Order: sequence, then structure tokens, then C-alpha cells
Amino acid sequence: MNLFEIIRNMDYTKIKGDTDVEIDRIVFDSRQVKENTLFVAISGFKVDGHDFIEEAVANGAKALVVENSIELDRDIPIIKVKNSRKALAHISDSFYNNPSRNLNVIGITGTNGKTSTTYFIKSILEEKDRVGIIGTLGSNIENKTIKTNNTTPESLHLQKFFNNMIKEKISNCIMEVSSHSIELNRVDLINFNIGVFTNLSAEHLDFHETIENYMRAKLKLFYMTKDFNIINSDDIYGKQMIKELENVDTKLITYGLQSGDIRAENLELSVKGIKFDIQTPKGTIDINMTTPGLFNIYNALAATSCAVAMGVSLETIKKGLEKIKGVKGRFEVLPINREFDVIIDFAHSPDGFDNVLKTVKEFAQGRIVTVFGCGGDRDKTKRPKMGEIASYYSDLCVLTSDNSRSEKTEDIIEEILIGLDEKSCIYEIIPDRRKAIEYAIKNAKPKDIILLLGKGHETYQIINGETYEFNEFKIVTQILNKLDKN
Ligand SMILES: CC(=O)N[C@H]1[C@@H](OP(=O)(O)OP(=O)(O)OC[C@H]2O[C@@H](n3ccc(=O)[nH]c3=O)[C@H](O)[C@@H]2O)O[C@H](CO)[C@@H](O)[C@@H]1O[C@H](C)C(=O)N[C@@H](C)C(=O)N[C@H](CCC(=O)O)C(=O)O
Ligand SMILES: Nc1ncnc2c1ncn2[C@@H]1O[C@H](COP(=O)(O)OP(=O)(O)OP(=O)(O)O)[C@@H](O)[C@H]1O
Repeated sequence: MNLFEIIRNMDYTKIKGDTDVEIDRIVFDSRQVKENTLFVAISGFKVDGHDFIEEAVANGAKALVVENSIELDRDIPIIKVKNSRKALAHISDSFYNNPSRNLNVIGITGTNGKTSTTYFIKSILEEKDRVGIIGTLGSNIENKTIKTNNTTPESLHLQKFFNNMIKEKISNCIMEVSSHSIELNRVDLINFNIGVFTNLSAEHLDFHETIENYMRAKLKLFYMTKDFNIINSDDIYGKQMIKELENVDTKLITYGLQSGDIRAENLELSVKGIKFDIQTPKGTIDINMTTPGLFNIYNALAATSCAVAMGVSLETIKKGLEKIKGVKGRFEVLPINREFDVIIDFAHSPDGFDNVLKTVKEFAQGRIVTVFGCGGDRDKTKRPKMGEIASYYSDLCVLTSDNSRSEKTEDIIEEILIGLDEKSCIYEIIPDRRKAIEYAIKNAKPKDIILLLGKGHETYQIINGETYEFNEFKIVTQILNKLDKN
């Protein structure tokens, strides 16, 4: 595509050189530059992309987008902009011919439940239509998954995924929209048809600083939507959002247990699943799902609201919800056939802990043994809170590592201990996560529920900055096999 066309609708402060050049690819990492590439230099949180311009040019960059003034002895076009990430979003949208305009894009935001809600909506919509997904589990088209570094990838990758979906004749794209992606312009220019809000609790405050900023970041999604905003009206931040969105033209649908246009009643919760009725303006449906957890009723309500907005029949909604087998690493009860149960869950925030543990408490007949840690180089304020919640609900806590990254696991555990109430729960400290799981399983009593929290679907651990293979599903099997042999 011609560079002039690519940058036509974009704001820039200065252009040096002739923009009448053909561009085959756009790249924001110098290591991926080839012939005929437009290189966008981003000033990052760790390094500055401008420091790699020489390398990009040596690798074949044919044009540059920059924020800083640069001197170059090569005669290639240089476009200076105020914000490279913003420019990248514009460039990518143009390069792929505004692909999101040809899709029904549903954006899901909130602290917890984005991935689950995404897959719940998928299960309903794919009864009738082709669906693509972008989120924590990767970009998924027709059961082919491409792994992504981020829950919401960089704008260039997003626009490329949209383009691929169009090529594959997909009509609906359901995507998770993180607050980081909103603040860092990754989702700029996306034509969102529907926005869904799950809930909000203290997370990512290392980045947003205050919960008010965090909420405001999420709220921006609902000013970008064209057709419907779907908000959890039981959530205190949801209530605030509803007030703010009252004067917006986009139609509003609310959902909840206590209030809302779409409501759940007659709830029955067990380790086997959830049963409830959903009241909608079109009538009531009884639902029987095999995914346990009160929070999954909220996710089902969010998915139902979305489907109702799109005119999907109640029969199809019921069918779609009831066929869900669960989402990888989200409250997965392992098929181990022992006198105790092991559940793997991705909960890694105070709110996530509260939801999972509250749910387990509702049906646990024996002890609750919780194995968990907290992520390194991430929001430290949640560590004592997670310790407090885990000790409140558990009979035994095994404190261990969970992607300590560049921090020392022992230091993270010290911070968890600040909140842990020793009076209500005994605890063990075993920094090696495999040994921690082994300890919990070896010492399990009949009817115990062992909860492995934090890793969910992840198959790695990041310790001392190094990534190691760590598949909790495999590890549990290995430990059980070893115990059987002894
Ligand atoms: C804090 C943050 O969001 N960082 C994101 C940011 O990285 P960065 O600014 O640190 O990048 P950097 O390493 O400093 O590099 C700067 C630039 O130099 C370039 N570079 C670098 C090296 C080189 O040799 N050549 C070169 O050109 C890089 O490609 C980049 O363009 O831009 C990258 C590209 O988009 C993101 O992948 C990266 O996400 C990191 C991995 C991350 O952990 N982000 C988290 C906080 C995040 O965004 N999480 C949310 C989910 C939150 C939730 O749970 O809800 C998400 O959407 O994933
Ligand atoms: N609606 C919900 N409310 C609160 N907790 C939830 C909800 N749905 C799921 N959870 C809990 O939070 C964990 C993460 O769920 P899920 O992956 O769906 O959320 P997410 O928002 O996509 O999180 P992430 O972006 O970190 O992957 C689940 O394993 C579950 O324990």
C-alpha cells in the first residue's frame, strides 16, 4: 500500500521526505523489519524504540514513524507524530482497510470474568454464526488459536486479526478489552458494536494509580460503542457507569441478581454446576450449566444480555449456555477420581479470590486447602488482601510462587503474610510451587478441596526473569502417579 494512503487520515506534526513509496508491512519491533517495512518507533516502558532505528533501517525499513527528532544519513520518509502508539493504531487500521467496520465487534471489559464471558457469548453465537475471539487465551478462529503476548494485543496485531477474520468469513469478533489497551491506544479506531462490563475491583493500580482512574479507563470503551452497552448493575462501579452513560445515545442493557433488565432467580449452586432462571424482556428461561460458581451466573447473564441485544432467541441462548464445558483453567475440577478434589483456577486478584473461595465454601464438605502466590513486578497492594481473603475461607494455606518475575518469592510471601490471619487458618510456606502442590496432595484428607489458584491455563512460571515450563494439570497427574507407585 502507498505510504501516503496509509497516513492520510492520521495526525502528524511533520513529514520529511517523499511519502509516495510502497509499503508491504508495518512493524514496531526493529527485529522484525524486512524490505519495504514501515517501522514505528515506540518509547516503551522498558526501552525506547527510537534507539533501534539504525538497526531497523539496516534491516530494510523504507519509512519511519517517530516521536522524537532524529538525524539519519539515509533518504527515507520520516513522519513525526505526538504519540507513536496512537499513530500505530491509525496506520494499522488504514493498512488493513478498516476491518472492524465489517465485523460485529463485541468488547468485554472488567477486572474478572472477561475470558469466561467471551467464551460464553461464543458458545451462544456459534449456534448460528461464525465467531472469532481475541483475549487472554489467544486469538481464536474456528478452533485455530494463535498465542498472544497480551490479553488485548497491540493495535497492529488486533487489526491483522480482524482482517484474518474477514478473510475467513467470520461475522462476529468477541474480544477482551483490558484497561491497559484502552490507555495505551491499542483499541483506538476499533468500531465496537457492543460493550460489556463485568465488574471492577482493585487491580493494576501500579499502572492506573487510583481505582477512579482504572474505572475511567474502562468507561472509555462505552463511549466507543455504536449499538449497545451492557453493564452489571449489581457492581458498585457498574452503577456509577450506568449513571454516566444515561445521556449517551448507545442503548443500555443492565443485568444482575439484585437489579437489571436481565435477571437471574431461583439459584442452585453445587460442585457439579449451577441451575437458575433468567428473566428477560422476551420471557424466562431455565438454565442448567456444568460450570460451578456464582460468578458464572453473572457471566451467563452478561452473555445472555449480549445475545438478547443481538436478537438471538431464548432457545438458542439456553442451548449455547448449556453446552459450555467450562473454560480452560477457570474453576476446573480435575477428573482425578480420589477421595478429595483438586480445582485449578486462574483467580489472581482479591475479587477473583473472594469469588472462587466463597463459591467453594458453599459446597465444601471437608477442608479447603488453598495453594497460591502473587505475581512479582505487579500491583503489590493486592498481596495482603489476597492473603486475608485466602485465610478467611481456607483451613490451610500453602504460600508459594506465582510468576515472581524479577522479585524474590520469599519477599512476595512476606507481603501476603501481612494480611493472612493466622487465627483463622494454618499456613505453610513452600516457595517451590511444584513442592507446594505435592505437599497439599500428600497431606490431603477425604472430602478436602485443594484449590490451586493463580495459574489457570498458563503452562509456565517466570522466576528470576526466566520462563520455565509449568503445567499444573500435568504436575498434579505426575504427583498422583508418583504417590501411587510409593
Ligand atoms: C506495561 C505494558 O503494557 N507494556 C506493553 C508495552 O511494552 P513496553 O512499552 O514495555 O515495550 P518495550 O520493551 O519498552 O519496547 C519499546 C519498543 O521498542 C521496541 N524494540 C524493543 C527491542 C528491540 O530490540 N527493538 C525494538 O524495536 C519494542 O518492540 C517496542 O515497540 O507494549 C508492548 C507491545 O504492545 C506490550 O506487549 C507490553 O505489554 C507487556 C508484555 C505487559 O505485561 N503488559 C501488561 C501490563 C498488560 O498490558 N496487561 C493487559 C491485561 C491486564 C488484565 O489482566 O486485564 C493486557 O492487555 O495484556
Ligand atoms: N464474573 C466474575 N466475577 C468475579 N470473578 C470471576 C468472574 N468470572 C470468573 N471469575 C474468577 O476470576 C478468574 C479469572 O476469570 P477470567 O479469566 O474469565 O477473567 P478475566 O477478566 O479474563 O481475567 P484475565 O484477564 O486476568 O484473564 C476465574 O478463574 C474465576 O475464578
